[in-house]
Amino acid sequence: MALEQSNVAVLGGGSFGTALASIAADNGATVRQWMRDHALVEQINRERRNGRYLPDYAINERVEATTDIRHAVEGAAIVLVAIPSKAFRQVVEQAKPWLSPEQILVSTTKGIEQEGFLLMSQVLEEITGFDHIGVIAGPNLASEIADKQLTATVIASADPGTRTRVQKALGCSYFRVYASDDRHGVELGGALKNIYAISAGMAAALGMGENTRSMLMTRALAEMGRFAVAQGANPMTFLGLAGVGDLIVTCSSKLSRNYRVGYAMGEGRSLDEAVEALGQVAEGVNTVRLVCDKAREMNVYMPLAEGLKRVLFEGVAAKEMAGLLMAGEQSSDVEFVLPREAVLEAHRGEKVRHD
Ligand SMILES: NC(=O)c1ccc[n+]([C@@H]2O[C@H](COP(=O)([O-])OP(=O)(O)OC[C@H]3O[C@@H](n4cnc5c(N)ncnc54)[C@H](O)[C@@H]3O)[C@@H](O)[C@H]2O)c1
Ligand SMILES: O=P(O)(O)OC[C@H](O)CO
Repeated sequence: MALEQSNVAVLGGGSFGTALASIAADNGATVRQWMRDHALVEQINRERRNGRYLPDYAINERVEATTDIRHAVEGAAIVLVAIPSKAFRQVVEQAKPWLSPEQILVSTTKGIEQEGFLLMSQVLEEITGFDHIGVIAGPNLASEIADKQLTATVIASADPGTRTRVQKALGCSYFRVYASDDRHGVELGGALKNIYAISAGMAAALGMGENTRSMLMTRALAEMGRFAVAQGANPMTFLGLAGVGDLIVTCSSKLSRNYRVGYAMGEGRSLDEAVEALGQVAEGVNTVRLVCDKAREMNVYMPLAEGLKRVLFEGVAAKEMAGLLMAGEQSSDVEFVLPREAVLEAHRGEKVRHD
């Protein structure tokens, strides 16, 4: 089937899928948004409102909600996938019979698949084998986008055509779209920052100050860069919107679900209680486990992620963990300026001289 260049498909009826559908429609596209919930489809088409995920925002008339995945994706020039990582593969498999290699497939999901430690664009690639694959990530809280608050994102793809077409389809007066060819780095930025947003929420609930939050974010950036290098990504990507930009917003805003999970735990709730109260996806809870395992396997030092994992899953109190982290190794500020190993080596030399 020939592609209709002004058609965009969105897979996912959650808050981000809904926000993206409205951006594309505001930009002139005809948008079909697929979701599995019949009642929600009816509500969106009748009331122009997603009462479950974004109740306070009007949805553009050019968005048609549907439970028919074929109707949604067939012939669309761009397919945006906004499904939590745990169900991402299953939904893309479901859509696959009606996808075609000329289409642009874009992951908007900031998570990691356990099996094989795959990022979502890698899942898209693995399932379809197509060439026009990209990912978007940046400081993109769905409700602020739906409110048309000004922000920006990054479209990352090795394919220049994918980058420019997505810039055109989504870039508008309230949403800027910058380009990158470091798909892995951009996608890792989006996934990793969720870990530190949980920690930042916890720190805030425990009454820790702004210096603490700044230290946490900056050291988080150091860890993210270290991990990215070990994974073959470009650490410079973390200076951009998908790195520092997204880290700042998720570590600062109660609109972030990851931050809210951390905040609830800092107030004394258990992880299960915090996740249940949220009622939406907080990808960082799963990501921290996967990243810690991978970091250990690759011998990458990630004390903040490891500390959070112990708080979430091993019953260590957040305050106690903060104390342990403050007593940990003091090495290099920016490892691309002074390598961490050089600082540790100097400390070892000092110790030998004193012994
Ligand atoms: N919400 C944001 O502010 C935001 C911003 C940027 C990126 N993201 C990313 O977008 C992804 C999607 O998040 P969201 O915010 O829209 O989530 P959400 O929790 O608001 O909604 C998730 C949607 O996926 C659907 N879903 C879940 N399992 C499904 C399955 N098996 N089959 C079909 N549909 C299924 C749910 O029904 C719901 O419509 C997340 O991974 C997140 O990292 C979210
Ligand atoms: O609500 P969160 O924590 O999933 O964060 C949403 C976006 O990733 C912010 O850019």
